[in-house]
Amino acid sequence: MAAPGIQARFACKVGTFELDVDLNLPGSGLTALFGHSGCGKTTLLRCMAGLQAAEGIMRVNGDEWQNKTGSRPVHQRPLAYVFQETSLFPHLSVKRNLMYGYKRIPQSDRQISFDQAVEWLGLSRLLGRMPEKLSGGERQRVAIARALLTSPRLLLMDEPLSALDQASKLDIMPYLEALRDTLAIPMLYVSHSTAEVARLADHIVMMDGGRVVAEGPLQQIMARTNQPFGLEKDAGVILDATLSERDEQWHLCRADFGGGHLWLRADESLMIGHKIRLQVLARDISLARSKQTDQSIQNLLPAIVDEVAFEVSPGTSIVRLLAGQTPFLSRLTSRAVHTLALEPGQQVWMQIKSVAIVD
Ligand SMILES: Nc1ncnc2c1ncn2[C@@H]1O[C@H](COP(=O)(O)OP(=O)(O)OP(=O)(O)O)[C@@H](O)[C@H]1O
Repeated sequence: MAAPGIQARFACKVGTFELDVDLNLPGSGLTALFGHSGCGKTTLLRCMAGLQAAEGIMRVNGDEWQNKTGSRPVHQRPLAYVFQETSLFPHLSVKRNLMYGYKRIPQSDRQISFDQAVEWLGLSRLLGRMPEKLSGGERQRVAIARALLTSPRLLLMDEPLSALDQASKLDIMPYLEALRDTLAIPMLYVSHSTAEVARLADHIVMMDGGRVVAEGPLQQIMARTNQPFGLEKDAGVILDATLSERDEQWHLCRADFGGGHLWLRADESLMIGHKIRLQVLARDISLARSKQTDQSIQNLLPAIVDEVAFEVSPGTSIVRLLAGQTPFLSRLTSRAVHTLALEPGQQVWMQIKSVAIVD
């Protein structure tokens, strides 16, 4: 039985840059590749695609594309690549752009129907349009649909939203979320944006200088105190929660997660029973030794100190806490950590100032 998942082991040199990675990634869902400019994210995708010569191994859900003895050329690797700047054919309508790749796939190999891709990316009203009459976000949706219509076994996306304005980014996110939740095809997604990663990724690979510095399920990696490359400013945890109650009087909604519950500002779209993804940033959690009820913060949760990372940067410490089994991070001044004499095993109260719904 072929092993599921993606095995990607590569060593190569591009100019003076060296890439050396050995990854075992999930065979479905969205894996984000994250790291500073120049750390090798695009080079890694190019190795996977066979566009960059490298020694190594590449297997996708049991299908071997490269091993010690040989490497399939790019056109024999069933993958699709979506770039930052789309390259739709300017002289073809949206429909004909979509049909271009689709027609080249033998009928028996087609995994995704034309109508399915059009529906997933919300393109039915755009089929007759020419690319020049599309917004940047619409063009990118067409590019993703065109990629899917080649029935790839792996979808590589290199900063697909980075050329878009904020409004177009927000427009396209729900489509990407739906693909992540529906498609059986694994997606590798390069991004610089912690907001995009928090919202879209199931799994994350952090790179630095051509090496992998952290890798694992998003929730686990985000909950580490030792975030690479000064990410502690954006440090925070991601929680999967279920909406369980609406408080109409105060316009609040209760979201239950493994370690307790949090109250959120209610809006019309939040329905009881909905599953949501929440982000709680470390900078939005302060700590107290006892329950402080004479203050304005409504989300007070008991937790146990799990780890104290003192002075992650000058004057700043990160404390890892557990509410039940669920980890949280709190970013405090090192003086506060000292004054509260925080240490592992201690019971404290988290005062959570803000909770964002990211999905
Ligand atoms: N053709 C090339 N010749 C020489 N050096 C190259 C070449 N292509 C890339 N590099 C170098 O390899 C390193 C990795 O580049 P790569 O594009 O993979 O980084 P990245 O993480 O994708 O960056 P970004 O986020 O800016 O797109 C960089 O230092 C880059 O300058």
